[in-house]
Amino acid sequence: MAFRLASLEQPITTLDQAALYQQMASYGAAPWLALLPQQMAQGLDTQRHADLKGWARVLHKLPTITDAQIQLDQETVRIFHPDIDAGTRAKIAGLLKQLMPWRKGPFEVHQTLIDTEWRSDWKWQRLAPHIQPLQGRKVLDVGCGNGYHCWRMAGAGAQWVVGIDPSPRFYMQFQAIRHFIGDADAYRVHHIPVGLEALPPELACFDTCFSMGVLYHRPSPIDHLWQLKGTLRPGGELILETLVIDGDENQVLVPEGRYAKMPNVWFLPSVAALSLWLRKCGFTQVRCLDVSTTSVQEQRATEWMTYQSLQDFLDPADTSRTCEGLPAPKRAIFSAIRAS
Ligand SMILES: Nc1ncnc2c1ncn2[C@@H]1O[C@H](C[S@+](CC[C@H]([NH3+])C(=O)[O-])CC(=O)[O-])[C@@H](O)[C@H]1O
Repeated sequence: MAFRLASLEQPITTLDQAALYQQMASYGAAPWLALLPQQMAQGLDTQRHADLKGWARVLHKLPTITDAQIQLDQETVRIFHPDIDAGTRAKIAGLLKQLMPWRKGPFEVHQTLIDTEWRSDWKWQRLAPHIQPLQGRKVLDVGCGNGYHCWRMAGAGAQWVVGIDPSPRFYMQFQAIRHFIGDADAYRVHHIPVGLEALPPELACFDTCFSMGVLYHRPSPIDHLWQLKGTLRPGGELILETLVIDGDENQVLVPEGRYAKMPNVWFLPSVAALSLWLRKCGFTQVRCLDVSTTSVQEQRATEWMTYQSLQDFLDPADTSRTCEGLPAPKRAIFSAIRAS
């Protein structure tokens, strides 16, 4: 059964949704299942997202290549078949370019390297050694973008990975990669085009929940922490990554205007402040796993993302400041356990 959206001439995805339905029912997410058809229809509404029809046409043109080798446990998510001819390679590269900008990766699809704006593998490297092993776990990735980290979670042995992100472009990029990955791995990795706020409260069914790069976009960060907690079973692990500032537990930056040219940035706490927020929201064993200043090697414009990037967001005379004169982007990763 594929979702058929009335406004599109063909189903937007070849994904067999029966697997997702069945998994949601048997993995304790039945309350979400009830909302899913409406969420998909809204998230992929061509009236609201005019580009969707064009992206859907791109997806339908992607060639089907069976028996590819899939590599999900290395820095580049790689799909490879030894017998791809030059014409097919060029066709794939041209179609994937039509889904630009590609922000999260890297991916390699039949010898086309999608050199994305972010080296998302660096973030993964920073957290992977410190988290509870994902083997056999049910995982939610909130704000998953195009799903790069979802594939890495599957590569680390997760039983079930659900990524959510309200951006329809990233949903379509996910579907393009999924198309080439094929069914064997893809049946346990899903992308749903919604924000966290749309999930039923207290699902309490995930063993691990990731929220990376989302908290600072939320006008109400404590609500975000409550909502993340509600997705986890008691004892489940939250991995939270966000922008932070230096300072003590009462230090929080609320940029009045833009931050690094982003208009939608709300709260940048210190590590101590965010640790306190997590404890206050009912998490225990709160640990800061890493603090890193983002470099222009990690976030940069490429052939696959040709707009401005970090270098353009910093003060050229003092790269410890953003162009607005605020502290330059520094990101921290936390682990916290849902107490009860
Ligand atoms: N309320 C929301 N609910 C869910 N997703 C949201 C919401 N609001 C925004 N997003 C989504 O959160 C993502 C944030 S990017 C991090 C990607 C990945 N996690 C990464 O860590 O590289 C930020 C960054 O560049 O770091 C975007 O894809 C938004 O559409």
